[in-house]
Amino acid sequence: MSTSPTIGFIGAGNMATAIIGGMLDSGFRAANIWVSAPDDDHLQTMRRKFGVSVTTDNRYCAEQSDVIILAVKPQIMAEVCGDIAPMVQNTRPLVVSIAAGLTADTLDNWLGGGLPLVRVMPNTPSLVGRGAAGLYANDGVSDAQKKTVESIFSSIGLALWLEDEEQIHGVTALSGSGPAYFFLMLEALEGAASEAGIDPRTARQLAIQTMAGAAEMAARSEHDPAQLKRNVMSPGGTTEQAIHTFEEGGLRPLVEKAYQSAMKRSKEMATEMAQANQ
Ligand SMILES: NC(=O)C1=CN([C@@H]2O[C@H](COP(=O)(O)OP(=O)(O)OC[C@H]3O[C@@H](n4cnc5c(N)ncnc54)[C@H](OP(=O)(O)O)[C@@H]3O)[C@@H](O)[C@H]2O)C=CC1
Ligand SMILES: O=C(O)[C@@H]1CCC=N1
Repeated sequence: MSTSPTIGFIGAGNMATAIIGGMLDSGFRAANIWVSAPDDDHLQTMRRKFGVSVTTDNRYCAEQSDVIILAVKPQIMAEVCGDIAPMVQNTRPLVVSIAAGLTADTLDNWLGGGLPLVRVMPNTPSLVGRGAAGLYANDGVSDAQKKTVESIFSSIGLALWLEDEEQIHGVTALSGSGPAYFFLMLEALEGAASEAGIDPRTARQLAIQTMAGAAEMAARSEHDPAQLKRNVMSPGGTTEQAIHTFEEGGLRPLVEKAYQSAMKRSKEMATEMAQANQ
């Protein structure tokens, strides 16, 4: 593989856009990026926005690429892999899948077998360089290839290797789906503040800044989140009342339940996909 590998994205949706946007901001060259998807209008918008090369032909995209990033929905992955399998068996690129719930073995099988394959579970804040990704490599991936994948995903945020592929389910439920949990919290806080008479734009700005500030503080502090929380809770004050309301309302078990349900769905998807496309 050359020092600047050509990276081909198959799929041009939310996640591909987030990763490409983040990569370009961090210095990757648009000239080294190909994107394929069925809708040419959408691709042309991406070409204009990012300067990347585009095609509606997945095989052509695969043929150009040293690294192929599979960024389509899990439900159509078998069809996409079947289509590019003859090509990749010939060119033998490094394959990276960001799909939820599709094991490395299943993907490798659909691609004809014996390929170096990395599974990554990224998230949409990659778009602003603040992504969080868990990475797992199968046995066919060389150290140099691992470095290549790491360089892509660490350019758009935190990229941590996992020893065991099973852990991807837990990472999916944590950081893969996680941005949506925090967006839900933002929606709820903004709604509550607006109801109380604060201008909705002001409420949104204050809620976002508070979430970003709390996250930054937690990242920099030597204290754990429980201590940071206590530091805000003046005895007999307002925060104590709100935290008490959250605890009494069962927020912790609810978070646990939501986390478990996302993880369960990830495992179900792995089984369903493997069985449906044998
Ligand atoms: N969204 C997220 O937060 C995360 C998603 N993921 C994973 O990323 C993957 C993509 O998700 P996301 O970006 O949200 O999905 P999107 O629906 O936004 O994007 C899917 C893309 O695939 C394209 N596509 C559809 N059919 C084909 C085909 N036959 N060949 C090539 N491209 C095709 C679509 O094109 P068109 O629009 O023209 O139909 C679209 O550009 C999924 O596997 C998901 O599990 C992982 C982590 C986080
Ligand atoms: O909801 C999903 O299935 C994907 C995977 C993680 C985030 N979005």
